[in-house]
Amino acid sequence: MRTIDDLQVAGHRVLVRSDLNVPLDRSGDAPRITDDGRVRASVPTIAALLDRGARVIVTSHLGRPKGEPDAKYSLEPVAARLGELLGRPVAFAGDGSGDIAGERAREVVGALADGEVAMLENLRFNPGETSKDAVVRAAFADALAALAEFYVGDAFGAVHRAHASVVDVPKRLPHAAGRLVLTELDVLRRLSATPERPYAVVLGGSKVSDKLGVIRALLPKVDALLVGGGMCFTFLAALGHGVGSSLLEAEMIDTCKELLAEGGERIVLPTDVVIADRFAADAATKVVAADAIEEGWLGLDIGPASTRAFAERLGGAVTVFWNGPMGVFEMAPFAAGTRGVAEAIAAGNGFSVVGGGDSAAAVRTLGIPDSGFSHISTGGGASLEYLEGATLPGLAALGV
Ligand SMILES: Nc1ncnc2c1ncn2[C@@H]1O[C@H](COP(=O)(O)OP(=O)(O)O)[C@@H](O)[C@H]1O
Ligand SMILES: O=C(OP(=O)(O)O)[C@H](O)COP(=O)(O)O
Repeated sequence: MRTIDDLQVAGHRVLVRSDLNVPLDRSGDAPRITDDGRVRASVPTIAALLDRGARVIVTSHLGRPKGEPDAKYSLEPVAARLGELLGRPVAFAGDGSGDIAGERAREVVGALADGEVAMLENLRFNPGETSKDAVVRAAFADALAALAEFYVGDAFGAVHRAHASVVDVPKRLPHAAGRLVLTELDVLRRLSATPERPYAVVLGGSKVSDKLGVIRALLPKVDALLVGGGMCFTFLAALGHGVGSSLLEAEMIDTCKELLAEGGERIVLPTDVVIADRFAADAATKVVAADAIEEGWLGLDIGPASTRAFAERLGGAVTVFWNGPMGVFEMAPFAAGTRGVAEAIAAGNGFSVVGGGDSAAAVRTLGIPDSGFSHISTGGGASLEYLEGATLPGLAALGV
């Protein structure tokens, strides 16, 4: 695998694929980045290239727009934040269209001098980025590759996605892995090789269908799998409980039944949940047993008894990996489960990794010091798939 130290970038255009998919608060007049961890984590690679006289073109996705422009998901505020962190202006190439690598991008990139940096608009505004059709992806990858002479893959959080900017562009340009990818791999190798036992994995969050699939491969490797967040309701449904209007992957109930049979006592589910009458910070709420969720109500956090039980299991673990908040921590009434789990992990003195854009944001916005964890990873799904032992397309594309 080549690193950026192997590329002669001075005076050349380098396209960097970062993961700048940050959480945004859109309740005010202008969108506000609530946690800039992924932008900060992307700086070392970009700064190193700029210091060597490269002309850097930063690219990323943000959220999940549907292959067309959607102002809500513009990277413009992220370009501004990156500029602050780099201490130099970032020329933003967005023009409100889905033509991410078109005329406007060529103009902005063409005007870069050595040591200057530009950012393209959200890659997912173009249907070619995520298309399953290789021909459609190839056309977009051709346009992106035409902007640069080198490619650097640094989007660790997206290396599990076989998307144009992650796998097709490096096929077209001399390429290397960025600093963030190398740092993340160092830590994950340690976790996946010989984790010291007991090894506990905590799963939550909302990307349920993505992550349920990983459990089967992970199960034989762990001593305890604690399931909270939006993930737990498909398991509760598999036990025959009603889950009201909570997040549910109905077509995965049978998979969850199989996993429960296979995992036995290693799979730990919440015994109580915080339910709300609507998805809002000022909703009516109550704590109920996990088998007593009422019709029309939705589970938005694990309950206090579950939080204590999870904390106890985590207290006995020597290695911990955590991905996915235990509840909708962005709203105060549903943050206690996530806080409890974060504090329990931080109180331990084993090897602990928390991964994922929102999980890392939760840890920081709840005020848990970074020092409570051995590593805070920028990748949730990416880390999980790595730990599962899967071949990650974005790493394979870089020769890892
Ligand atoms: N019970 C729940 N119902 C709906 N959303 C939830 C629930 N628990 C957690 N979430 C949401 O999950 C999101 C994070 O999920 P995910 O993207 O899978 O995590 P990460 O980014 O850490 O990998 C958060 O925005 C949080 O509000
Ligand atoms: O936020 C991300 O993943 P994560 O929530 O698993 O950490 C990455 O930016 C990938 O985004 P995606 O899951 O929309 O492809």
